[in-house]
Amino acid sequence: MGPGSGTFKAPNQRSRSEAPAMDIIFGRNKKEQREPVRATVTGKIPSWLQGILLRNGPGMHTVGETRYNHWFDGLALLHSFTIRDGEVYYRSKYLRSDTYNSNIEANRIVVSEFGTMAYPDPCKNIFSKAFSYLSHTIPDFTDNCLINIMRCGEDFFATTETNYIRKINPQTLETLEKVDYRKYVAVNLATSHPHYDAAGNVLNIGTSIVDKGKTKYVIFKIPAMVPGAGKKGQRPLKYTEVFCSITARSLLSPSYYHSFGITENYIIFLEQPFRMDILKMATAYIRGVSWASCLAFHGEDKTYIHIIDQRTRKPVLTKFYTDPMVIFHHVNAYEEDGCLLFDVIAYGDSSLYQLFYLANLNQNFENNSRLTSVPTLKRFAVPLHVDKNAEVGSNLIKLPSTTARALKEKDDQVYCQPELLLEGLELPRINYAHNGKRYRYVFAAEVQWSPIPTKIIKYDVLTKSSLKWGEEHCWPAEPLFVPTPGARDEDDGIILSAIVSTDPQKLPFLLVLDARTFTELARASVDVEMHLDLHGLFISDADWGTGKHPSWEEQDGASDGHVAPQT
Ligand SMILES: CC1=C(/C=C/C(C)=C/C=C/C(C)=C/C=O)C(C)(C)CCC1
Ligand SMILES: [Fe+2]
Repeated sequence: MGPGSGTFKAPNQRSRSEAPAMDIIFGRNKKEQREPVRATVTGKIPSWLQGILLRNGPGMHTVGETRYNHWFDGLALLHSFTIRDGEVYYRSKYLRSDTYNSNIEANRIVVSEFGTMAYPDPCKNIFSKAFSYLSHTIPDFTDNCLINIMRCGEDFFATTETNYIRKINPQTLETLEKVDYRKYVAVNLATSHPHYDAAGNVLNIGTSIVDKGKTKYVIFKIPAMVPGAGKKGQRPLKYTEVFCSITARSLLSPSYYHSFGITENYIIFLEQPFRMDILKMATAYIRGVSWASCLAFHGEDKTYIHIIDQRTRKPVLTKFYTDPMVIFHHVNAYEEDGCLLFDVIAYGDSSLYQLFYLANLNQNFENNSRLTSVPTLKRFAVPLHVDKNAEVGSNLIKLPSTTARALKEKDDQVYCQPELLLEGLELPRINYAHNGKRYRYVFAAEVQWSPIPTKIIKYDVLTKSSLKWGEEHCWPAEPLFVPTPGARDEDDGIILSAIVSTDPQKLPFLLVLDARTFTELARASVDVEMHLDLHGLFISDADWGTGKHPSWEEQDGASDGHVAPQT
């Protein structure tokens, strides 16, 4: 492999007790737990909580002698906690993506990821490299779907941000077919954070790069139900429709984005000055640099706020903008008295991606991982009807509930100035029944000087107060809210979070909190190597009646008596 290969030699793996905390969390390859193993439950899991918590995240960071550069490159490791009658069963399985299979077969990294450019053929000289380049000008992206899980009708998919998703069996964690979004909608990239409406229809956004001379952001809808559902080959994806598209401001440098916002009648898309350079991407392979190096934050530019009216499927004509910022996660959005309010976790630069380079996470972590801009919960307010006669410089937001402002400028432009709600939080979740509607609570991971969460937090956007859960040497994952059946209050439910421990005396566990009080109801400890995951979902048995859909045929059972009940 040439020097420009972008992969390093893997160091020898140390044992758990000797390894520094950050190496346990980030550096080490995690072992699969293919057979379901019963957890030791302390406390009491509410009897109504029955279903599968299914989550995704990077688990393998080295293959043979080669190692990935960035934590977001790691091979996808799915894990699940099956909760039945107060018991918890854990299992984990690497996603058998084409990427995983090719890497394992070659015993080295052969597929490029976000922060690592890899070469399928060991390039010996400049001629073979140039030849190899010519056949890779339009790169085929990875199907290492490590970020999230998406539900489409009765199907579940592991997702990343490329054009590929992988169908999975949510019960066995088995990897099923590879789906190329491009077969159904012209997108080269798509988010791993789709939205769902009350009927379960999926709404997502992707980028179509230089297609017929245009680069567009494409909002598309995948129906939950399709005609003749259940018949072989009748998949919802076949019925994907383009909902609306927005032409990118720049043909060759579209914005990078990780999620979007939605209200009952509108969609919010932020075209941020964190952009991908398509020409750099087209030459990345021969230059031996990663995709990540083709992304740059342009602090001198604006962030454009696009509002799409779902009824007309057209963008609102007023040009709303705000200061340059980087957003990964939208929290929620809603309409109030002719205004649209949306809450996001905002950064002042793109340093977050920089911090997740494994080299920064391994040694001298405290110094290397200081965030140069703190993730901040910000509320924006956008006026839905701009009075043409309003004075230039006047604030168009008259809501008593927020200090966010929208200042009228000349040429029909409106400058939006957010209200700062809270600093130091990431991986936000809400009670999804309140998605797009007025809401009060944000459940998130608390991050202070470093991007690695040490606590989970419940933040009340109304009273601006918070409740927290944390324990020494415990690293919580994104907190997921599950409502109590028949709940009336927004916080009537529980919080689930998978906790990784770096205390050799403490096993990793699934934490169950009362969402109202943030007190611990139960924990389910498992003697496994658990990875710090990214995102996922809870599949409640109530959604399925029996808790098992007929198409999720069991392929593997446990042999040691610790068997997850087969419903
Ligand atoms: C492979 C690949 C990509 C992957 C991006 C990833 C994997 C991003 C992960 C982001 C996360 C986890 C953010 C958390 O807040 C790009 C840049 C889209 C485009 C080029 C090919
Ligand atoms: Fe995310």
